[in-house]
Amino acid sequence: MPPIPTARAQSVALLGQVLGQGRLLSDAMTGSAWEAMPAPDRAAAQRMAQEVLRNLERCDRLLKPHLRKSPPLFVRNVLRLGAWELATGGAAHGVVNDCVQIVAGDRKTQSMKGLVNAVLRKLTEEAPAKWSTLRVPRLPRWLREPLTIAWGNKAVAAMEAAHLAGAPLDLSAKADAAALAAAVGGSLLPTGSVRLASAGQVSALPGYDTGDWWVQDAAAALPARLLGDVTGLNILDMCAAPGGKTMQLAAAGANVTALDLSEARMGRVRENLARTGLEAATVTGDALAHDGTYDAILLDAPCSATGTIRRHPDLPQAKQGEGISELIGLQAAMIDHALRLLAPGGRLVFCTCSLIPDEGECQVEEALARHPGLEVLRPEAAGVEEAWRSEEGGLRLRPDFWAERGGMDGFYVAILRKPA
Ligand SMILES: C[S@@+](CC[C@H](N)C(=O)[O-])C[C@H]1O[C@@H](n2cnc3c(N)ncnc32)[C@H](O)[C@@H]1O
Repeated sequence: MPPIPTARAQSVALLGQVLGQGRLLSDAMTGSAWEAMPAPDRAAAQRMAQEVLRNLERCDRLLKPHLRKSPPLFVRNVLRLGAWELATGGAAHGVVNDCVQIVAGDRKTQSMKGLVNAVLRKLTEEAPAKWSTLRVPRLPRWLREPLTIAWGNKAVAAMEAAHLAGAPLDLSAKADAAALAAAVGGSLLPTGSVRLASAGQVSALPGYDTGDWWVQDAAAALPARLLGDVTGLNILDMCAAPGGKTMQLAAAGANVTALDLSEARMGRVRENLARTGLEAATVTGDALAHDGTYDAILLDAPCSATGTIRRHPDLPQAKQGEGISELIGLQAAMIDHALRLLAPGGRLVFCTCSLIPDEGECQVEEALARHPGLEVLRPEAAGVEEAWRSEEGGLRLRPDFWAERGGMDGFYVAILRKPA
């Protein structure tokens, strides 16, 4: 039997971990078997798994008429991969053969290779035309319901369209964003980030080796910008890894302390600082146990990350919302501790890459109720649109905003001032 095609087989293994074990792709793409694969195969396996997950509902709709009963998850995932590839221009012969081989390569599923062959051959004919008629995939119920309550049906449908469209590549410049846009052939966004429609290999872009920029979604770049001129200020980046906001603040002239609980992730902050030639003190530890006094604190708190589904279509499929109430409690405790560490009159920028108001708007409302004298400052920065302002004084950013430009990650951000 010819060897199993590595990238396709690996993408099926990744799908199994996400859909069977509830693991995120970032956790599944680890270990010796994964590391041993050639880099192009890893990239192909990741891309295939991501696109199947992004289009899971559409793959299942293509397959449904051809399956009398649901096969085991492994076989279903092979079929989903085949369906996606056939629908989006994959070479039929290669796709069908490889999928059949993957199923034949496992003793438990060998007997189903005929089924896989027959179903995928039927899809070869019909999948490309049918694909474009299928509706935009919906978010799973655990997330769709709370988002519909918060933002309404129309907004959720627009977010789902943004999730399906995926995300462009955004860069933050260390110095001159207009010059960076010209150098990489990107466009300069109104908020100062540089956007590339198609990325290719990120490390091959001009200015990577010289550390002229780092990858950071345009929405994720806004919180640090809201602090305005930070020259000479002592700023704590309270949940810093992998360091996007630390680098922004350091590049803008602040004395930054970058704090994170994870030593492994703190290693990424150090690598990023070394590549960009920027400086910050790095501390590994629990934000809730950290001591000191700061002029300003940026708290990019751990959250459900539901604002990043364009880039991480595995998230709503792997998770069922477990752990979010603990995160909400942690966010509130972090806000309270950050306020203790601020000098009188100091500013706290609180943000989360979440679409859930409990991790954004509600946190600010509750912090105001807990801390008499605490004020919300009006967020001002280039490119901020009036439509983004939320009732309690923060900014609500959503993946369906800037649709004509390619969208943005979902984020919430607010600036709080401690009484003087
Ligand atoms: C949203 S990420 C931060 C992203 C980062 N600010 C950036 O822009 O690159 C949240 C971070 O919080 C860290 N974290 C979680 N619990 C923490 C704690 N108790 N103390 C400090 N950091 C924590 C995680 O390790 C993770 O790196």
